[in-house]
Amino acid sequence: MKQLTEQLAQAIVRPRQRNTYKGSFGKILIVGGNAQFGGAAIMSASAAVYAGAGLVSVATDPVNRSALHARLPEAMILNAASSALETAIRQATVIVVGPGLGTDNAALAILKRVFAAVEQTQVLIIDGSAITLVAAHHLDYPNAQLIWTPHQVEWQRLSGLALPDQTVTASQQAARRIPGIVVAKSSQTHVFVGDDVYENMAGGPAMATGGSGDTLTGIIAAFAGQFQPLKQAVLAAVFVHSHVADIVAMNSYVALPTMVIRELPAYLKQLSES
Ligand SMILES: NC(=O)C1=CN([C@@H]2O[C@H](COP(=O)(O)OP(=O)(O)OC[C@H]3O[C@@H](n4cnc5c(N)ncnc54)[C@H](O)[C@@H]3O)[C@@H](O)[C@H]2O)[C@@H](O)CC1
Ligand SMILES: Nc1ncnc2c1ncn2[C@@H]1O[C@H](COP(=O)(O)OP(=O)(O)O)[C@@H](O)[C@H]1O
Ligand SMILES: [Mg+2]
Repeated sequence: MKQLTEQLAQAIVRPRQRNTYKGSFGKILIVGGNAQFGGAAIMSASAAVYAGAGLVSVATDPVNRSALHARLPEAMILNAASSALETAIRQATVIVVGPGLGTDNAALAILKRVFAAVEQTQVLIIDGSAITLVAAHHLDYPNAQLIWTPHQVEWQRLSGLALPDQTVTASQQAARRIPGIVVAKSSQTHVFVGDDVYENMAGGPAMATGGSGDTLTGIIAAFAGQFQPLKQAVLAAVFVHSHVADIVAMNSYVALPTMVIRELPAYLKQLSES
């Protein structure tokens, strides 16, 4: 088993080239946020913007429009239930589906449309409600560059492994049956990629607050849009998320997602120049 380290993140988070523009740093689409969980989509989108994504759009319930614009004017917005979803998917390089999506029939219909429209070359991060829906409805895995980010209960639903049985060996075997990269989140997150297992020693209980996982999806999306190869981008994102939470937790009892998000640009600047 290998460890996630700052060196690993440092190797790909480098100073930006001069002859670039917003299109150089990824076009991210976040699909999520129903009427109940709009905050999840806002945190995911905010994390993507603050982690350096070039362009971020959010396909969500229209009820979240004012809140999203007020919190994050950098993001664009569309109605996830409209045909604008397919257009936005076509234009994206990286798609996140699931944060705050919910698990009702409307959410299932949106998820199926994402799975039908996504293309093989695109990165698709499947999180939260989307994982629960895939497991509950036995959906076929889409043909794309997949990244799964289950917490332990979502991993139980997806892998069939009960929490006490989620040993590294058993989880690795289960991850092998699922295409793409699996980020199995917990107080000691493991990333399963091919034959490799990476352990994340950064982070701590200050992160045990709603929205921490939604935030991680935005950082992974931003890194996938900016840095190559994808495997390194995902590993770096997992480390940076927890490490920045550790920095916040030096002076704060809880590492609120919005605090972690705010800290990202300064940390990435420092990392890129070190
Ligand atoms: N502000 C918001 O809008 C928020 C929206 N959220 C969204 O809410 C939806 C449901 O997510 P949940 O994770 O709450 O729902 P789940 O239906 O996956 O709930 C998991 C349940 O298991 C329990 N549990 C026990 N051990 C756990 C572990 N190790 N890790 C995680 N849960 C454990 C939790 O307390 C929770 O009641 C997702 O789409 C998520 O993105 C959450 O991220 C919370 C914040
Ligand atoms: N005690 C802990 N120690 C380290 N990391 C934690 C701890 N509790 C939660 N986390 C991290 O916080 C995130 C929680 O994700 P998740 O449960 O999906 O949150 P949400 O869906 O509310 O956004 C994961 O990245 C997880 O590793
Ligand atoms: Mg979650």
